Amino acid sequence: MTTTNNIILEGIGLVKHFGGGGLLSSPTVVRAVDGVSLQVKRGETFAIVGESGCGKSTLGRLLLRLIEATAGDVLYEGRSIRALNQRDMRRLRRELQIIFQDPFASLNPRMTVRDIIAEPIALHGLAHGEERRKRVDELLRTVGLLPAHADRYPHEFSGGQRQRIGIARALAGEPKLIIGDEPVSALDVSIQAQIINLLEDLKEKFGLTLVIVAHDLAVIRHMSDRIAVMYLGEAVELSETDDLFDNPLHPYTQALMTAIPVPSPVNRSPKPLLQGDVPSPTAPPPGCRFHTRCPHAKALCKEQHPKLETAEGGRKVACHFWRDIQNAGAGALAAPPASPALTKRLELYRTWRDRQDKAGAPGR
Ligand SMILES: Nc1ncnc2c1ncn2[C@@H]1O[C@H](COP(=O)(O)OP(=O)(O)OP(=O)(O)O)[C@@H](O)[C@H]1O
Repeated sequence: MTTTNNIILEGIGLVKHFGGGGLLSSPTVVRAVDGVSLQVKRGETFAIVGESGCGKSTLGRLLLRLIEATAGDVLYEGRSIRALNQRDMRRLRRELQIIFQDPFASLNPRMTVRDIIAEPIALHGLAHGEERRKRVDELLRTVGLLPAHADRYPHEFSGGQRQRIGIARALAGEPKLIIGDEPVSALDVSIQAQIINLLEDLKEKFGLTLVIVAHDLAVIRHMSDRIAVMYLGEAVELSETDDLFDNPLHPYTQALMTAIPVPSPVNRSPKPLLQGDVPSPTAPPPGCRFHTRCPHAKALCKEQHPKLETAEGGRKVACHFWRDIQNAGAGALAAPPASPALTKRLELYRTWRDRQDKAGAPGR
């Protein structure tokens, strides 16, 4: 158990297997999350990234106990939330909020925006009557909407505005931590940056902790302090964001980096470097789960599951050969096999990254 009070949320050996319960249920077990441990520091933005189907959303839901874990525990401010009864859990929900990818699906279409935002205020008894009305108006202004629009319904708003409504509702309970489950991936690129900026502003203003689940590394590059990279239900790398982007240690992280869509006049249809799909979580490969797609895989990788080991600067990586890959130098990302397309993409990626750094722009 962690005693350091700068850790607000901690997942310990979290496992979530779907199905395969008893004789009458399906014998197939989906190993959505398989032994993930992580710590989220108070006031930081922590990102969970990986391809679709890697278990990011399931992990996010486990951290808020929106679903029950098969094994493992979650500590919030040092206390196990799995042990809480329904009443205490409901109280805690106020402090732990979630915003979803598709704001339309998560907003009741038959409720006005005022009622949607007022609901958590009423539920937790935070304000009544005129005071509640004023709180809703204030929350709308906080997320960049007009109080005059409070009597409209969700369908009368654009995607970006609906996400702002979802954020206002999440803020209504005066949370300490918000999990954003792909909060911008359903939005146009231009709107994505606005929502990212809004989340960053709110984080500062209210001293929030953010956990962002995203498949797109470009989106979280400028907003996260630390990143957990997930592959097939496991955390394969945990690192400060800058270290991860400057020097990704795990071959999966390296492959994800080069899959970032880089706008370029000379390379309009970049070849994906991550060949094939993520294997099924019902039958994950033995040994290292990434070995079937890893350009560096050796015999050991097929046989032995790599432990998450601590690297320089407290980073963590689960790869038998990460040191060898690092020692092979800068060319390691492109080899083997040395591919001119990959080298070109890495060059483009680095140019784009430097340009982004200079501009200080969020997202891509
Ligand atoms: N309720 C469920 N029942 C059965 N399988 C599930 C359930 N929820 C998720 N899964 C499976 O668990 C695996 C991980 O899903 P999850 O949604 O957590 O991944 P993800 O990385 O968030 O991907 P995406 O970005 O596509 O949502 C997937 O194979 C998914 O089909």
